[in-house]
Amino acid sequence: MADDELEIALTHAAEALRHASKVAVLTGAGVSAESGVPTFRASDGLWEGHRIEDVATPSGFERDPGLVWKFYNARRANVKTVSPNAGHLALAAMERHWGENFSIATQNVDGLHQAAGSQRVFEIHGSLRRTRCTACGEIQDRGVEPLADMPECGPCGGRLRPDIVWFHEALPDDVWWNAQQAAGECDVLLVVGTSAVVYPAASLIPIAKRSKSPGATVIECNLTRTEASTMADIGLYGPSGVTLPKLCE
Ligand SMILES: CC(C)NC(=O)[C@H](Cc1c[nH]c2ccccc12)NC(=O)[C@H](CCCC/N=C(/NCCC(=O)O)S[C@H]1O[C@H](COP(=O)(O)OP(=O)(O)OC[C@H]2O[C@@H](n3cnc4c(N)ncnc43)[C@H](O)[C@@H]2O)[C@@H](O)[C@H]1O)NC(=O)OCc1ccccc1
Ligand SMILES: [Zn+2]
Repeated sequence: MADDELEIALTHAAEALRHASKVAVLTGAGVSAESGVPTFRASDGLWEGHRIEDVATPSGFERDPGLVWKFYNARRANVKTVSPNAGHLALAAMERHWGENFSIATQNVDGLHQAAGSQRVFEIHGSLRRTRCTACGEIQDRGVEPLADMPECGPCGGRLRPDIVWFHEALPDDVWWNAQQAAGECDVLLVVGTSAVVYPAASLIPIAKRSKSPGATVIECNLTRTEASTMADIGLYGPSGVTLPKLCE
């Protein structure tokens, strides 16, 4: 996006935010790209030659739990080496400004929003940091310390899985309910670093547009146009680590 175009779009975005009493955010892998976390698109949907669908589905885990744990242990090892970027920090600063009336629904499982200081974060696809026992259901926060190839549950010895929402699995009810509520009540929805192709996460955008009248102002922050662009009122096209801090100036 040409600089002058971006300046004009930033002015409109700042104006919309100045009049907003409630702000909601939807983030995807792109907000963590500048921290060194690979996006799904960049990997062409592949991980070490495996279709993401194969290593991020219940059937994939049934078929080959070792492979799935190799996939998630590799991502845990990556997240151990990264830190929040200026985009995460800008969103945390915005939360300090709007307080309770600001929240982030993230599709990311890297925990970088919380590491940047954001409090109201709805992890709608779970977290790399937690495990869940397939037998007793025990959920534990394990940080990003390396785990065994096939970790087992301490209390019951059952097989552990990442506490992550895989394809064909429902999102956690309470977290998803909060995310929909925030999108339905916001005056501005920031859509940051997502290709907006995965559902029901992407449905937060039409929810924000249609829940109130007038609907929320949707601001898309991305390197490129996406499936969400037709619903966006303002497009800030550039790295979110550059555009988001400009919204805080
Ligand atoms: C692929 C898609 C078509 N399929 C789905 O959506 C499916 C099926 C489906 C359901 N409803 C539908 C409706 C229509 C079509 C399909 C469906 N959805 C499901 O299966 C969902 C579950 C979906 C969740 C799956 N889990 C993930 N993640 C956790 C795992 C893990 O992470 O390992 S999804 C995963 O992929 C998605 C990747 O998208 P993005 O994050 O946007 O990343 P991507 O790489 O694609 O794009 C990055 C963007 O950033 C931009 N960018 C890059 N760098 C920067 C930069 N520097 N700055 C700014 N932007 C940047 C790029 O330009 C790009 O636009 C994220 O959601 C991510 O979480 N579950 C379910 O429907 O269950 C049913 C059900 C219901 C009730 C009861 C029982 C069952
Ligand atoms: Zn257990």
